[in-house]
Amino acid sequence: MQSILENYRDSIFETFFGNVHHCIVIVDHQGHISYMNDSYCDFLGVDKEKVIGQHVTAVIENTRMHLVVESGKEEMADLQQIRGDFMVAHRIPLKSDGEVVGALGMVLFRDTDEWKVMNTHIKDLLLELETYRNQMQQQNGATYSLHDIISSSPEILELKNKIKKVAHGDVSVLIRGESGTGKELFAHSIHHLSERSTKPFIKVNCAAIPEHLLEAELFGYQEGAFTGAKKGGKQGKFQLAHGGTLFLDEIGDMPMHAQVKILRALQEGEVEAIGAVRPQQVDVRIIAATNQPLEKLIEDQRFREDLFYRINVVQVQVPPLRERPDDVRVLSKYLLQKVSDRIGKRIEEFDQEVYDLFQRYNWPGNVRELENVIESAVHLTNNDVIQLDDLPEHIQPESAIIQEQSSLKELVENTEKQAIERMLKKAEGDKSLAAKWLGIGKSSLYDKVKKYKL
Ligand SMILES: Nc1ncnc2c1ncn2[C@@H]1O[C@H](COP(=O)(O)OP(=O)(O)OP(=O)(O)O)[C@@H](O)[C@H]1O
Repeated sequence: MQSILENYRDSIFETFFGNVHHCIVIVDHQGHISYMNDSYCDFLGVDKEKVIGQHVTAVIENTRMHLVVESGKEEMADLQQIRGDFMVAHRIPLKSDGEVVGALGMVLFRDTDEWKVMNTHIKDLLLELETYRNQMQQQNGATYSLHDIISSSPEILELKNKIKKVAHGDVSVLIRGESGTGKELFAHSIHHLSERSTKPFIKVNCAAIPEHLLEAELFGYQEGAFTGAKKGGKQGKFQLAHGGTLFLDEIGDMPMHAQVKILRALQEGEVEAIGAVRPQQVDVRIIAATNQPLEKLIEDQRFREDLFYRINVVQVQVPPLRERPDDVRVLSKYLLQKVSDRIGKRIEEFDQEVYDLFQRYNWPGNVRELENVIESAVHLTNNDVIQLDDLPEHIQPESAIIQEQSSLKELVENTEKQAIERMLKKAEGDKSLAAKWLGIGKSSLYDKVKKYKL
């Protein structure tokens, strides 16, 4: 005897899905709509007959159904914005014999009036949250926390765990890694996780402050301390960071005489503003970052060994992007979303060839370069999907010199040399501009220009 399910499958299906208030959609393994119930069609104002067969992204705003089909992972109670309102969506992959064959999506709201009240409430809360976040950022200067560090590589996961362990307490942390690898994100995250998180996070870019201003910047000055001193004097970064964290970025570029003063401030816990009669007590936690080989600088007597030991209590080494291939795809997707939101242009994806190239490319400027490349492509493209042609010339495949029998080191160096050569040419010899485009520091570009005799 055949079961009722076999005989009346379609009617049961329609009774079940067709008569509920919830919006229901079913997509196939390619993200094309196979079914949409009346509630959903009414809500979107679309014709039931016409939506069947269309790609879900063409019909539903901000949908992630096609991504759920791709990942095979369910997404429950996710907030989705449709026509300016927040909805709660469930997205469930449909499997047969272990294979994902499609996905079922459900947008929940029991009745529109009830939902409207809740929706206004959510919007209100999000706005309030945003206001508090902005206030916090303005107060303490640390914008990012650990969940902003996007990664699926084991190396970064390990670093995140290390940071969770050392963030509490006041231990000094030295973050090392090439330019653009995300060192600053880690510095922010340490501050966020520490007991000092409600206190200021003050960044000093040691490479960017002219030598003769560094002392005044770091320790401040009293009114009338020198000609041109501001009325009322000025607080130094150490005083501003009191109770919080002082982030000494590019510490390898700090001049020797400033290093002596910083060391004294750290050892004695007090600083003396220029022109002050007595020193001031300061309580700061130090996080330093550099892409310079500090041990080599110590050998060349350009960095003080005692300062090195003072700042290098815990070391965090952020690997370059080319050494974490697992991150290239997730970061590309994340940055595409970030850049398209910023620019206000809706670009959904990269062509597979672009992913392949991203995977092969050397990324001398690391994540910053990846972001710059994506930003340039989003500006230039006329498609919804970024194609190879949309990418800047210096990363195009033909620019990679692939010679047989080259060692990996030679390949990497050749590619790096060629990228720098092209950028210098494009920037008409302007090294600052070329460094910016490549996403590396000026000093790093100078070192490479010297190395490759460009
Ligand atoms: N894992 C990541 N997830 C998301 N964004 C990242 C990640 N790593 C880096 N970025 C982004 O890349 C850019 C460069 O990162 P950051 O400034 O932290 O690098 P850095 O190592 O401090 O560079 P530099 O040595 O030049 O100061 C920033 O826009 C940052 O937000």
